[in-house]
Amino acid sequence: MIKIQNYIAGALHPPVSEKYFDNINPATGEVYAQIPDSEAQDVDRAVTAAKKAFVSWSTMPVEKRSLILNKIADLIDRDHQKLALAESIDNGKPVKLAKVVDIPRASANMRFFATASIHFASEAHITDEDAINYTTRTPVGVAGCISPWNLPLYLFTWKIAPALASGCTVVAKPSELTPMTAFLFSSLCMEAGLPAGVLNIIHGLGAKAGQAIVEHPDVNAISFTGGTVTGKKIAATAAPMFKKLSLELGGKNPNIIFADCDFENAIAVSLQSSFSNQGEICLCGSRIFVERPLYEKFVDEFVKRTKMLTVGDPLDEMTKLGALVSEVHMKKVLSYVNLATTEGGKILTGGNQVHVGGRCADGFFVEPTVIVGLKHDCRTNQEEIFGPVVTIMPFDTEDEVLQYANSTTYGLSATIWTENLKRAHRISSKVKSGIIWVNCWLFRDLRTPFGGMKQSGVGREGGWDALKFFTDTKNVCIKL
Ligand SMILES: NC(=O)c1ccc[n+]([C@@H]2O[C@H](COP(=O)([O-])OP(=O)(O)OC[C@H]3O[C@@H](n4cnc5c(N)ncnc54)[C@H](O)[C@@H]3O)[C@@H](O)[C@H]2O)c1
Ligand SMILES: O=C/C=C/C=C(\O)C(=O)O
Repeated sequence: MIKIQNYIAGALHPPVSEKYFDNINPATGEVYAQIPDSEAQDVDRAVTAAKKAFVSWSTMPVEKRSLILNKIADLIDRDHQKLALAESIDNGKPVKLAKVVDIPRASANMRFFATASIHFASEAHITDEDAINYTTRTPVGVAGCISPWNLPLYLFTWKIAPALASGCTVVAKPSELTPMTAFLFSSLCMEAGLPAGVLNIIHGLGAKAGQAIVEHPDVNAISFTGGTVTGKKIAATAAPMFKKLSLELGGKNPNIIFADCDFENAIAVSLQSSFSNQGEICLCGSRIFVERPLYEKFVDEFVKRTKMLTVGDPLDEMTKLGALVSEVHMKKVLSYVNLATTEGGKILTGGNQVHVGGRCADGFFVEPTVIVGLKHDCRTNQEEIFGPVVTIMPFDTEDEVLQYANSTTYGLSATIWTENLKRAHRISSKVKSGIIWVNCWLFRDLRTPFGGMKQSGVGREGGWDALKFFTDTKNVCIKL
């Protein structure tokens, strides 16, 4: 059985405690790997290595750093099939999705920031004839990067790429539910010639290994993606230590459909934004609001097409929805379906565990589920479910749907479907979300600021925002 190892100071190491815990394949329920149960001592070793490596990495010419990061991207591309398979087995997602989305995006992240850092320039401000101000940005030092299980290598690289490109050294922790591709990634870093200690990967539990990264006094910035409850805990630890903090948290995103939309496009993409990756994407549009004249037609067609989605073995290329990430998560999702019925919801399709059979007989599969008849303010419509469950509600006016859309504590993303450009602009300006998609969903340009308002997070990732986060700003004013 594979024993995952920590990557510290350029080499693979067992955890100090020599203790491991099980890694389960969610499609089969079988234990298939062992994960280091790392603790503060492992983290301390990683931070020591990162501190030591910082001097030479941060002063290495940016072009040279860029070459190494591009080399890592090349190696991800070379191992594309192997990484996609590993991601699918670890997470339960369809291997096809991992091939088309997760792994290509991981190499794109490395390449994007390898290139962006070359163009990341200082600003200068000429104050009439009296002074010149120039602003420098230097790497913050050791950065802690903590990522979740839903898009494992995609979100892991989305953090470490800008950190490394900025000249920081890194101690990173992938989710303990999906550590495999980060483990494989450590070997690619060694092969690419990433100097020892520049990136260190610690595996283990969030409350132990993750918490130790956040608490370590020599980790100067924390970039975290995960749940809002965990984000609060991390902020409570890091804020009094005055660490830089970037928090990408949960969402309960509205998908607003006006009667004048391009119906075919709205239906097809809404199906994706509801059920891609089993609904386990923070940007999924889990609350669908449809303007009354279109409501019945939309619901009928949406349910018809939902019923056609195949839930099955993630390794089968025809599968549209694979397994949920764990048994605990599957039970949480099903408990929300139960809650929805007690809140007066009517399940139009789905609502149950799927027994796939064969090698997946003990896997954690859930039917794509569509619920109607709920009020916008019930718990089902306020709390993040993070699974293949959507609700559909009618609305009559713009003001009404804005009130519904903005009624949750979250503010990550929103989708708006209309052919009326003025309305798209008007609604976009009033929805309290950090990311708005008009007539599309998850259409990404890596230069754009990415992140949430309200309890969906603090700070923005992507483009210059990420490079600014991992650097300290200094202004120099020269009086002429
Ligand atoms: N906004 C975004 O970009 C975004 C992207 C993906 C996922 N998410 C959110 O992530 C959640 C699902 O992911 P999850 O269940 O892995 O989240 P989680 O908060 O349970 O875990 C995320 C990571 O934090 C670690 N962790 C847990 N407790 C910790 C602690 N006390 N200190 C330090 N690290 C700790 C975990 O080990 C894991 O690596 C959902 O709420 C989803 O919306 C948000
Ligand atoms: O589940 C959350 C998805 C996050 C996606 C991104 O961070 C991105 O596309 O850059």
